Amino acid sequence: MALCRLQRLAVAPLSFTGGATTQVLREMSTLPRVYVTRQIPPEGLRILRDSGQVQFELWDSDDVPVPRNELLQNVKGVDGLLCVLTEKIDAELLDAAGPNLKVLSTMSVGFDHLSLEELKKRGIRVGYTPEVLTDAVAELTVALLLATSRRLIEATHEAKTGGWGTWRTLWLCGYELANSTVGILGLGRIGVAIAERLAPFKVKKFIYTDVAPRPELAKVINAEYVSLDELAKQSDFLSVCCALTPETKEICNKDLFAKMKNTSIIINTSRGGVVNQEDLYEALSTGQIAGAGLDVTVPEPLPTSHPLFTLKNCVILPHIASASYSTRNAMSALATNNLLLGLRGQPMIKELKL
Ligand SMILES: O=C(O)C(=O)CO
Repeated sequence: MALCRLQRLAVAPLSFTGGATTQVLREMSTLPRVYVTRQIPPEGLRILRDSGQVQFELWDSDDVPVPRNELLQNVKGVDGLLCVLTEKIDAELLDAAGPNLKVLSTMSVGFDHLSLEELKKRGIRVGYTPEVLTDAVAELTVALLLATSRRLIEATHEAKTGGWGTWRTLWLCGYELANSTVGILGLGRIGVAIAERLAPFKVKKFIYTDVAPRPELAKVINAEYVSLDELAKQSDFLSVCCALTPETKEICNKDLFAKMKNTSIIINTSRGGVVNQEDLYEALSTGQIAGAGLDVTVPEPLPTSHPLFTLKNCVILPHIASASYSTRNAMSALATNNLLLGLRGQPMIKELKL
C-alpha cells in the first residue's frame, strides 16, 4: 500500500536519504535508532530531523495505523520509540524491540495503552504530553456539552430534512447551564480548565470526586468534594475527566446512571472504557438520564451499526478533543523533545514516574 510505506530517514549529520542507501548509512551510523509509529504533525518531525541526534524510521501514514505484525518487525533493535495512543505497548512489543530500547515517548496525555509494569521492569523511561492539550480538550468538552444539552445535532438535522415546521413552544428544548450543578469525575488540570470555561455560563455549583480530595485544584474553581454517589445524584452535567485505570474502568455503569436525575447529561472526553456502553444505552433509551456526549468510545472507531448511534440523545464524536492544529503540533513537539532528552540520558520535559 503506497500510503503506508515505511519511510527510512537518516538525519544529520547524515543527510536525508531513502531505500538501499539508508540501509548502508544505517550500518555505518552509530546514531541511536528510533522508530516513529505514525506520520506525526510537522513540528515534531522537524525537531527530529534537525536534531542530528538519531536515525529514525517512520510509519509514513496518518490514515492507517501500522499493522501489529509490521510494528513488531520494525521495532527490532531500536533505542527509542515514539508512539501514539493506537499502539498497544505491551510485553510482546517490548520483547520484539529487545534490550536496546531505553526510551518510549507517547504523543498523548493518556497512557492506558502502555503496560507501565512491563516498561518499569525493563527500565524503559516513558515520556507523555500533558498540559499542552488542556485548553483544546476543555474547549471541545464545552462544545460537546452544549451540543448535547441544547440538541444542536438533532436541530441541524431537523432544519435540513424538513422537520422545521412552525415555531413550537417545546420543540427541541434542552437543558441550560445557568443555575446548574456541574460534577467533575476526576479533578485534574483538564477538569479545572473545563470548569473555568463553564463558570461564565452562570453555573450554580461545581462538585467533584476523585480518589482523594484535591484542595489546591478545587480552590481554583471553588468546587466541593463529594462521594461518587453524591456526584451522580447532584450533577445536572457530569463531566468525565479521569484517566482509565483498573479502578475507573466502567465506573459509569448502571448503578451510577440509576442515581442520576432523568434530566442529567453525561459528557465523556477521557477514555471510552470508563463508561459501560450497554448500561449507557439502557439509561439513555429508557429516559433514565437525558443525554450523553461522547468523544471517546470502545472500540474506536465505534462501528456505525452500534446501537448508541441510533439514539437522538447521544452525540458521538470521533475522539477529537485535542484536535486543533496548534495543540497537535505542540503534542508532537513535546513527544519528540521527550524522546531526544531521554535518549541523551537527561530529564524529559514530561516524564511518567514509573
Ligand atoms: O492525548 C490523549 O490521551 C488523547 O486522548 C488525545 O488527545
